[in-house]
Amino acid sequence: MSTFWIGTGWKMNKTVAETRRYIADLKARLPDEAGADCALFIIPPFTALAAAREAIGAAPVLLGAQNMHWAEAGAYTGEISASMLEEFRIDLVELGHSERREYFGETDATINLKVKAALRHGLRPLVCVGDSAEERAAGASAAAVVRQVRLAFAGLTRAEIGRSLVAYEPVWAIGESGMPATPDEAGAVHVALHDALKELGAPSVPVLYGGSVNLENAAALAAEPAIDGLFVGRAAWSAEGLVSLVSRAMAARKRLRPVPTEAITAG
Ligand SMILES: O=C(CO)[C@H](O)COP(=O)(O)O
Repeated sequence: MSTFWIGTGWKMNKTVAETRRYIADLKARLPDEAGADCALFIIPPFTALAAAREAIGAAPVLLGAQNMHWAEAGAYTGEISASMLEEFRIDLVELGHSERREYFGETDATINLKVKAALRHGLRPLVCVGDSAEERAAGASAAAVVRQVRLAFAGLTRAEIGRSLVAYEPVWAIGESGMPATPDEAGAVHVALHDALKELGAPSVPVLYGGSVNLENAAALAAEPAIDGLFVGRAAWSAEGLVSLVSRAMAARKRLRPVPTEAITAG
């Protein structure tokens, strides 16, 4: 079974103390699949990265950051560089979330600079792409996100793109007012993203789905063969929530496993 990715971005939530409690709780409930069939990750705010790294210890939980600047250093008040993130030995960095595009003026061009800087520093970019409600209504979802992926990876080699992750997060599906994509709808966009990544020479880049993932829809989304992981917000902001999602998603994923020929012939 290929690795299935399940993780949570905490957005602007959780103090250092809350982070320590979450990780202690997560370690106490750690599912057997974590680290083996399932790459489990958490993305706390910058202020909690040091505490998170210490609290995770040797547990099979990957650590990510929510953003970074593309420059090595300089007069960029309030920004965080890749070298600063390296100090926390983070495993991945989330780039291009639609909230950053909408509220902080991120563009495909600046996301491309960030992806390049992350890879220069050996950080795995988790590139978020998403279609708007208008693009969805016009039947242009796949075209919109394929364009974003092409621009995010412009100028990169196949090998560099191959070290990345992509998250499909429909803008209309995210947050309190969002409506989750149906597994069919998400699956079709994931197929288009996989095709685009194949054309870019990086067919094995995992494509995760995010946007109102919850306990009711996690299994059906995970059962879509083109969905390689779930990127969860609210439903995983408790360790119990994250672990419950892992168990539902992984059970669904295991049912996808092809039946070995010996089992069929043995009757
Ligand atoms: O970033 C997200 C996952 O961390 C995403 O925005 C989904 O949030 P949710 O709708 O609260 O699951």
